[in-house]
Amino acid sequence: MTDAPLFGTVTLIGIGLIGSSIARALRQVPLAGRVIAADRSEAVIARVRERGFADEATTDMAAAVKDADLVIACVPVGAMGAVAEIIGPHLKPGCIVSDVGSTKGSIVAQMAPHMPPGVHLIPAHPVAGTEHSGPDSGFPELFHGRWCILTPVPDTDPVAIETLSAFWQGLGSKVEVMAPDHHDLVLAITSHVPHLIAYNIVGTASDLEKVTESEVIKFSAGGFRDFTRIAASDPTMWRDVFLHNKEAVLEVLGRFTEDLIALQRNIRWGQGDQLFDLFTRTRAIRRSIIDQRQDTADPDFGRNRK
Ligand SMILES: NC(=O)c1ccc[n+]([C@@H]2O[C@H](COP(=O)([O-])OP(=O)(O)OC[C@H]3O[C@@H](n4cnc5c(N)ncnc54)[C@H](O)[C@@H]3O)[C@@H](O)[C@H]2O)c1
Ligand SMILES: O=C(O)C(=O)C[C@]1(C(=O)O)C=C[C@@H](O)C=C1
Repeated sequence: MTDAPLFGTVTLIGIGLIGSSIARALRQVPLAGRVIAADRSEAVIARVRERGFADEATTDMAAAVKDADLVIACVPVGAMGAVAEIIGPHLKPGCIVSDVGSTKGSIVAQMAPHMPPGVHLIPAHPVAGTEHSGPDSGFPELFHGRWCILTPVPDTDPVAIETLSAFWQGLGSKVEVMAPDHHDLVLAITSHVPHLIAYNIVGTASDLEKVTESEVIKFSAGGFRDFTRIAASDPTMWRDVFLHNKEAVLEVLGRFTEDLIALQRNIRWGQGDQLFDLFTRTRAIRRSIIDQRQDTADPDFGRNRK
């Protein structure tokens, strides 16, 4: 006799990088009895059918959620409210509704008003991704060894939180629970502002290109290439992230700008000791991250992230 899967029906809404990675993973681990894929794009749904990622695929989001025990919205952050409004009236009592958005405070604000009584809304963020998007870019190991942060609001049923944690652990993630605002501040420094810096430096280089007769891109070295990978990330997704995590991003950018000006002064006045001290500190941070990931035997270290 085999154990029953954790959920009967799982509905994924938005089958791009993250949605298709979850769908692919659900083909390998017995967490869902049935997987339904929904997306507003006919082309995406046609692709899901072709590749066989799900048991059913549809553009009808209301129909897709009516039997669901778990619904995960995998759409851009700015589309979460519209999705919640469509699916809200069709959710069955006891259903867990979650998401994978890169911001969390805004998800609660957008989705909670549309949740009927008896439905458990538990926002989540798998901290795993690439610069690619769309249903062909996903892969089932994306979440292996990566954190998934759950940000339940106060009074959420602890059993529902446990069940969603078990789901993400089943996909290979490590799970942590934190408040939505805290998540947004932490991710502003570790993910959102770094992306903004990458977009900015690549934009500056492309403007400079006009005065250097194409030499900037031609002679671009490793460091700049790493920035171009990040700056190739999806424009819709990242526009939404910055519009929906405005406060925390502006807070971190303020600190970043002050520190950058201090570095500018160090260079102007030849303060090599200050530069050397900072670079020594940052090298130690990089080494401790690598040591930590080797300690936890992260199987994907160095594969998805350079
Ligand atoms: N890309 C990453 O590295 C990454 C990592 C972690 C979390 N996230 C978050 O995951 C979410 C999805 O990102 P992705 O990279 O998978 O995006 P993606 O662009 O690859 O896929 C998004 C899918 O959502 C669909 N969609 C858009 N608006 C919709 C709507 N209103 N209704 C139904 N479907 C809609 C699109 O057709 C598309 O298929 C975002 O909220 C993002 O912040 C992304
Ligand atoms: O590896 C990358 O390309 C990513 O940018 C992934 C990354 C990140 O910043 O770590 C980007 C946004 C997500 O919300 C989570 C993960």
